[in-house]
Amino acid sequence: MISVCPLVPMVPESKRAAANGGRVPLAVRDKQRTTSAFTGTYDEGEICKLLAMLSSRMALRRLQRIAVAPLSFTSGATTKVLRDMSTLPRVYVTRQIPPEGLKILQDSGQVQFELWDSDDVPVPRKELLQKVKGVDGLLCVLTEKIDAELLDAAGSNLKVISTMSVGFDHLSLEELKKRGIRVGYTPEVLTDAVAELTVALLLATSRRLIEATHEAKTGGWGTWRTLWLCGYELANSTVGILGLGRIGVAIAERLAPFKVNKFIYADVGPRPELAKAINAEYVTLDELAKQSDFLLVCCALTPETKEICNKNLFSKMKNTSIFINTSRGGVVNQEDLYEALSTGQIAGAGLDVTVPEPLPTSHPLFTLKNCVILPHIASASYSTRNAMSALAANNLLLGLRRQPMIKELKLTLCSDSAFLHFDRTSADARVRCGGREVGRPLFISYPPLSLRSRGPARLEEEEEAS
Ligand SMILES: O=C(O)[C@H](O)CO
Repeated sequence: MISVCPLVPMVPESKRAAANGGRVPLAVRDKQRTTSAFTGTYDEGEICKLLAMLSSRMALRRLQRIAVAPLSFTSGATTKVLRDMSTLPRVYVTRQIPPEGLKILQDSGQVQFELWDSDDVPVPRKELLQKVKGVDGLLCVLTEKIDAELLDAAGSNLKVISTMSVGFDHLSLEELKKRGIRVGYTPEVLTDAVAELTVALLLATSRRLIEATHEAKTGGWGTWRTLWLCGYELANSTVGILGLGRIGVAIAERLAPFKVNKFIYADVGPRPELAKAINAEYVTLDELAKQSDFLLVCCALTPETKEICNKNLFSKMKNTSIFINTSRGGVVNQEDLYEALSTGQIAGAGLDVTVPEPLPTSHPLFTLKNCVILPHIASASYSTRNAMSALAANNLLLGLRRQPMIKELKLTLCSDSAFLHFDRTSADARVRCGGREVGRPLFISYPPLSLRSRGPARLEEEEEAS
């Protein structure tokens, strides 16, 4: 339910509003948990922007589950504004993030922050290690490795890390958990953008659009020819998804109108709730390779999924198949992919992600006509990047207030040292540790292959509970 009208009575004390310069305290609450999920003070324009940001299809779905309610500032946000800046928590922002997030930080009156003021070059590691000394919070992007060295350099004040990404393979989760540092990330807001780009990349690869424009521009376009630049079509095809999560579902929803015959998926276990939405069949990884005309990689990069797409997988694929990766480059063994593409083992590949990034222009994959390479732009739409930046900023502020973040990685360290991480939005499975249910595995946009476990922890499939 979207409750907009209560915004007016939500100016509860004119004095407080006046002290806030006409700004209105606003909280979006998770109805079930009755915890604040989104808090801050906003003026009319910002509320409009906030609502606009939230009006994407995915966000609307989320909003159906949350309510807007007055915020009670137990910690006194208005007084924070008046407080001497130097007493505010210190935050380092590792990139010039899109304006919505920066504005949220600036206007919060809750933090003092320093920014690496460039989007073109990442902050040099040496500078980063210097800048994080003594900070309370860190807002980073996926180019920064957050490991023991960095956490040591930051010191014990550091309590919150917020990454402007859904991927978290740049974070040493074990180190973070050990140190009790909370982690925010940005799933969901990028689902539509990533799904759109994946479809675009798939079509560009399968219908050879890059080759075609090159031929047209460089004089290769002779007479109309019967088999020249022919590719493979989606109609009547089987589309396979490796790692079925929100993004996989969103891609399948977009591909279905192209008259795909069948969707199949492989994962650590069946995900009936998600699969139902797209009528997808659960298969083994081998079957996924064998049956897919289009194989889409949507799983997170974890130790378990590292180079899961290798010689073994490619050798089982049809030589008419198209391989698409918009998750992380590390999921693919690039030498094996090169081999599969150059020998005609598979027909083509579309990659939005590589190892390393940027991929050197001299890399052999760039020599192949049947390989389309994009510079990691799946989530790169203005609205999505702004939404990611806003979510990352809000996660950070909420974390620093010791409140639940809007999107937080739940890190759990079992007493028997099994290490697992969770997200409350996961659906079809539970994780048990030493016979005790300790939560659900982390299913984000690139799910549940992201489950990591050691020792006795294990994944148990169960019916969706709620
Ligand atoms: O992890 C992420 O958020 C994406 O890869 C950025 O597009």
